Amino acid sequence: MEESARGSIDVSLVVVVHGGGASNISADRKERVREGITRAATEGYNILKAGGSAVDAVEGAVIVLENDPEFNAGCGSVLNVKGDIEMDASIMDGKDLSAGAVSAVRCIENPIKLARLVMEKTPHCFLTGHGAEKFAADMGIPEIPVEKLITERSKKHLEKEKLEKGAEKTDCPKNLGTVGAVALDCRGNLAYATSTGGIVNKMVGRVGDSPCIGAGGYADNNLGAVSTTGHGESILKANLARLALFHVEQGKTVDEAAELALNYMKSKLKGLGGLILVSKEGDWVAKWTSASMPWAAVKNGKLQAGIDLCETRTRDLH
Ligand SMILES: NC(=O)C[C@H](N)C(=O)O
Repeated sequence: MEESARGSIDVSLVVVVHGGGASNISADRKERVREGITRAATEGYNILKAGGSAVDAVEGAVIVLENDPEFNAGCGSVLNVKGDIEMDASIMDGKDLSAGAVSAVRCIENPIKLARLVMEKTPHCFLTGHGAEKFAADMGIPEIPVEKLITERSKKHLEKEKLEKGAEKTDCPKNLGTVGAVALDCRGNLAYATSTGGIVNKMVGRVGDSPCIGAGGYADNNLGAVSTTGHGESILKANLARLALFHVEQGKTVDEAAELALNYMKSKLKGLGGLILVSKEGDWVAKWTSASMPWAAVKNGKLQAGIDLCETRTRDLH
């Protein structure tokens, strides 16, 4: 059975964020995770309220999470088999389907900013590795030592993973994951952004779903916007984000669409994960088949946030 949270207030400004599909989050981290996810949703909403676009809002929300070492994106990214960081990110503007993505980038504080620059300043959708980092330098983004992104927790996480599992990966995401955001702005534009360090102990050069348009996310003003998280190989094969929007296109509610897409991935591939979705009408859902998925949503000034279904909290933003 999936877990989910659902919104049903009047249409206008909406931001939903996630902090990754994960196994159970230890009690001592829950408050820090909840605080981070709430801060990101509030940042995205404030951008929308100040007249910013959906793209501005999702980028702003994801930057907050990339800068927060509690999350597996930017600083705090999980380590690959060599103890190094390789990060993936993507962003999409539902107005014209423009999209930008980067993969396997190392010495960059905010991969989502670079993904946005790929979208806006190049004729391409996707840059990888050295080329992406050269483009970052050309755009004036400072290179930072990769050590600045590596935390004690991510080092311990890799050690533990190597002891427990060797190089074999399961199809269940154990990492507190990937971060993502979706938004609807006052002009009816939709956008998504997703950013990640990937999965712990991954092979060097492994690219997951998060930078792949249609898998890690999708946005189309005629349908909705989605950001996904979970087992990347399964999400890629299921094309999870676009699959969820296909169901919206077929007339399903956001809740039904999310459930159908996640169930398909689970039954066909045994892949677990989660997604956030906002429709063009402003209906939203956060749904997951993993044990938990931190999420927060703001719609018309009302903030809701949770980690497990039974733990949803609501308050008004002023
Ligand atoms: N936890 C995650 O969401 C990981 C991400 N989907 C990946 O496989 O790269």
